[in-house]
Amino acid sequence: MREVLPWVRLLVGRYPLSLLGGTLLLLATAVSATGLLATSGWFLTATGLAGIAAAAGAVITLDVYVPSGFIRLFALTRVISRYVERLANHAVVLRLLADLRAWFFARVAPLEPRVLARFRSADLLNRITADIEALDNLYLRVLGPTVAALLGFTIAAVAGTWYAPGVVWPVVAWMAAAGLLLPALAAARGRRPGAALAEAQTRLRTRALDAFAGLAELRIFGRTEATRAALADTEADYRRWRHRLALSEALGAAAATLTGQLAVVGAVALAVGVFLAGDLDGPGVGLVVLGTLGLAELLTPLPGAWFQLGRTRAAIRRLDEVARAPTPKEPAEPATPPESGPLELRGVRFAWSPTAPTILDDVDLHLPAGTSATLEGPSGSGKSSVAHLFTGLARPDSGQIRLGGVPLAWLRAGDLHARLGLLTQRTELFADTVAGNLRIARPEADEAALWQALAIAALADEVRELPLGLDTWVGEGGVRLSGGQARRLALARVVLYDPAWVILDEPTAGLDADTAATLAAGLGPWLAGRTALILTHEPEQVPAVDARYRLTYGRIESA
Ligand SMILES: Nc1ncnc2c1ncn2[C@@H]1O[C@H](COP(=O)(O)OP(=O)(O)OP(=O)(O)O)[C@@H](O)[C@H]1O
Repeated sequence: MREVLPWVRLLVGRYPLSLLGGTLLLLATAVSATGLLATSGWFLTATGLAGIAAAAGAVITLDVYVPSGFIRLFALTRVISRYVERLANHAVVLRLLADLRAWFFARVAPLEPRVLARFRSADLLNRITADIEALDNLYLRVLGPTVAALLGFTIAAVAGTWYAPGVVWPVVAWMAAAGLLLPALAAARGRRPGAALAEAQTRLRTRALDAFAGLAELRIFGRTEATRAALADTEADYRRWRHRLALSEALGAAAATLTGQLAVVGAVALAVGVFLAGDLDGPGVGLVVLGTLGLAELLTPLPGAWFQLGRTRAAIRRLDEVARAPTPKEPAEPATPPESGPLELRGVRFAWSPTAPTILDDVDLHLPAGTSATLEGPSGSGKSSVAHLFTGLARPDSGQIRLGGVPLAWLRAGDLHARLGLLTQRTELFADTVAGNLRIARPEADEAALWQALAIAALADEVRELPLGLDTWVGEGGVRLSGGQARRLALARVVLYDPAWVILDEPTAGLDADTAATLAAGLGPWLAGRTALILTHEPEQVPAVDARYRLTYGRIESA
C-alpha cells in the first residue's frame, strides 16, 4: 500500500478544502439517512403503541408535529446533501484528473529518448488516459466513503453514550469491525485481478493502435484476419479480468449488505433485551432498529471500492514507472545563453547503452561560428545520434558539447532549444493545416512569414496551387502530403523558427534532383551567417558548405 500514500498526498494536497467538503457531504447524507430511519422508527412505533393504547380505552397524548418535522427535515437534507455531494465530488475529481494529465505530460516531456524508448506510445496513451482515470476511485470510492464511515460510526458511538448504549455500542462495534475487515479482505483479493486488468487493457489498446497504424501493410500482406483474431483474443482476456473483478466486487457488496442486515437482527435482539429490562421504551426500540438500518448504508459501498483499489494500485505503479524515470537535470546555476559562436564536440564518448555499439569514441569537432558543414557516413554510423547529442535529447557518456563556447550541461533546456533548430529524420507533422504546422515554430508568425519560410523550403509554389493554400489540412502525420512535401514542410518549420544554430538531418531525403537543387538554392542564402551541421547521405544535393566531415566507427574525420 506504500505506493498509494504519495498519490493520496498529491490528490489531497491540491484541493484539500473541496475534498474535505465532499467528505463532510458524504457524512451529512449518511447522518440524514440514519436520522430519517431512526425518527421514522420512533414515530411509527409510537403511533402504533398510541393506537393500541387508545383501542384499550386509555387517553394518550402524542406530539406528532416535532417528529414529523424531523422526518421532513431529514428527508430533505438527505436528498439535497446527496445531490450536492455527487455534483461537488465529481466536479473536484474531474478537475483533479485533468490536472494530473497535465502533470503527467509535463513529467514525460523532458525524458531522454533512451528513457522514453522503454515505453511505447500506445502504452503512454493508456497511462495518461485509463491509468489516470483509475485514480478517481481513490477519493470518490475509497478515501471519501471510508473517512465518512469512520466519522459516522464515531458519531453513532458518541450518540450511544446518551441513548441506549447497550444496543448502539455493540452494533457500532460490529459495523466498525466489519468496516475494517471487509475492505482489508477486498483489497487483498483485488490486487491480482486489478493488476491483470490494467495489463490486459494496455495490451488491447496497443494491439488496436498498432493494427490501425499498420492497416495498409496488414492488408497488403493479407494479415487483417490474423490481426482481427489476435485482437479478439486480447479482448476476451480483458473481458475475463473485468468479469472477475465485477464478480468479486458484487460478492463484496453482498457481504457488506449481509453484515448490515445481521447488525439489524442483532439490534432487534439487543433492543428487546434492553426493553424488557426497562431501560428503553417501545418507540426507542423502533428508533435504534431502523437507525441501524440507516447506519449500514455507510458500510455497503466499502468492500467493492477497496476491491477496485487493486486496479487503482496497478495504475499507480504504472504511473510511477514514468513519473520516477530519471529526468535530465537542469543546471543549478544556468549559464547566460550565447547568441552566436561555434558548435563543438570535445572528447565526446557516446553509446545508447553500455551494450550498444559506440557512436562517438573520444571525438573532437569544431564548427566555427557562421559556417556550415556536412556530416556524412554509412547508414547506422550514428549521424542522427550526433544530432540528438547537440540538441540535448541525449547526453554524452563523457566529454563536452559546446554551443557558442558554453557547455550544453550549463544551459537550461529551454534556452538551448530557443537557439538551436533541428530537422529530425522522422519529423512529426500534426493533424492540422499547413499554417498550423508551421506556427508550431512561431505561433505569432504572419502569413508573409509563412510564405517566406515555404519559399526557402521550395514548397511555396505547391502550397499556392492547393485550393485552400495555407489552410490545407495535412491529415494525421501529414498523410495528405507526399513524403517529399511533408519533409519540406518540416524544413520550412525550422526555417520559420529562425535559429542561430541549425542541425538538418537528411534535408533532401525523398526529393528528386530538380527539387533538391531548388531547395539547395533557397536554403544556401538562409544558412549564411548561421552555424549549421547537415547530416546527409547525399552531399552533392545539399547547399555548398564550408567543410565536409565523415563519421565512421566512432570517429569524425574530414571527408
Ligand atoms: N533513440 C535511440 N535509442 C536507442 N538507440 C538508438 C536511438 N537512435 C538511434 N539508435 C541506435 O544508434 C545507432 C545509429 O543510428 P543513427 O540513426 O544515429 O544512424 P544514422 O547514421 O543516422 O543512420 P541513417 O543514415 O540510416 O539514418 C543505431 O544502431 C540505432 O539503433
